[in-house]
Amino acid sequence: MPTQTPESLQKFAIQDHLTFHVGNGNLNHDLVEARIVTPASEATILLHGAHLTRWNPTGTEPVIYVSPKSAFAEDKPIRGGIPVLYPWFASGWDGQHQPMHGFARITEWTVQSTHLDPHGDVTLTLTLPSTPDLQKSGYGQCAATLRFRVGKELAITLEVTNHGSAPIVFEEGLHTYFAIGDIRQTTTEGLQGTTYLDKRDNFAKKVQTERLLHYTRDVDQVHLNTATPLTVHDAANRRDIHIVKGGSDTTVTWNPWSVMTPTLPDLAPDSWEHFVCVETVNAADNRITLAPGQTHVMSSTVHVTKLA
Ligand SMILES: O=P(O)(O)OC[C@H]1O[C@H](O)[C@H](O)[C@@H](O)[C@@H]1O
Repeated sequence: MPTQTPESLQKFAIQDHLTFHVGNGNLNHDLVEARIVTPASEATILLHGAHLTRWNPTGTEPVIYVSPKSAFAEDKPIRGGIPVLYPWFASGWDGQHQPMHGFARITEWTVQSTHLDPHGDVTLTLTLPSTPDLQKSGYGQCAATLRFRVGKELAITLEVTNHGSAPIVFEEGLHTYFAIGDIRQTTTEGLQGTTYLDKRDNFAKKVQTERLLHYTRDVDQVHLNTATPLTVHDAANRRDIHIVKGGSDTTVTWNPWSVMTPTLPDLAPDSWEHFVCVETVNAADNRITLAPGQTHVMSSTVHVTKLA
C-alpha cells in the first residue's frame, strides 16, 4: 500500500496548480500521483518511482509516451514516461546487478516540498527513502533527491549525496520515452563523432559518423562521453524536441522496433512506432564515484519548438 495518501499530502497542494490523487481516469491505477497545471504546460508525476507519465505543453502534442499496456503496480516499473534509473543502469557496470535498472523506479518516493514561482512554474521535490533493498546493496547512506520544474520547459534534476564514510560507485538515468509521430520519420541530432556501445552487437564499440541518427531497425546504443545538447526531430509532428543535459556524460538511445516488441509484454504491438527513448545517463565508463560528503547533480531540461 502507498504510505502517502492525497489526504496526508494536502499540506503540499498548491491551489489551482498542484493536487494529489489516487489513480487517473485514463490510466486507471490506484497509485498516488501529483497533477500539475501551469500556464505553459500540464504534468502528472507518480510517487511510485518518482515517475513522470505526462508532460503536455500548450499548443503541441503530448511529449511523453506511456504504453497503454503498462502495469501500474507497486512492485513493477511503468512502461513509458520517465523511469528513474538508480543506483545502476541496466544490470550495472559489471552486468551482475539486480533488479534491472535499480530500485528507484519501483520504490515509492517521499514528497519533500512543492513551490510555485512568480513565472507560474511549479516545482515538486521528491526524495528516495533508504529502503532495506538499498541498504542491503550498499546505498543506504546515499540520499537521492529528484526535482521536477514544470513550465514552458520540463527540467528534472537528480541529486545524489554520499553521507557514508566510504566512497560509493553508482550509475543513474532519466530514461525518457519521447512521444513521436512515427519512428521511421524520427532522427536524433547531437551524437556525431561519439563512441557508443552497441548492445545489439554484444556491446561492440562503434562511432556515430553521421550527423543524424536514423531509426530503421531496433536500436540500443550507449553513447559515452557525450554532454552536448540533443535534438529529437519529430518530423511527423512537425516539431523538434530539445534536450539540454547537465552533469551527464552518457546518452542512451533505444527503440525495440517490431522485432524486440514481442519480448516486452507491457508494450502494445504498435507502441514502438510512437516513441523513442533518448536518455540522460551516467553509466558504464561514465559511472560516478562519490567520495564521502560529496554530491553529484545530473539534470535534463526539455523544451519543444514547432516547425513552420
Ligand atoms: O525493459 P526495461 O528494463 O525497462 O529496459 C528497457 C531498455 O532500457 C535501456 O534503454 C537499455 O539500454 C535497453 O537494453 C533496455 O531494453
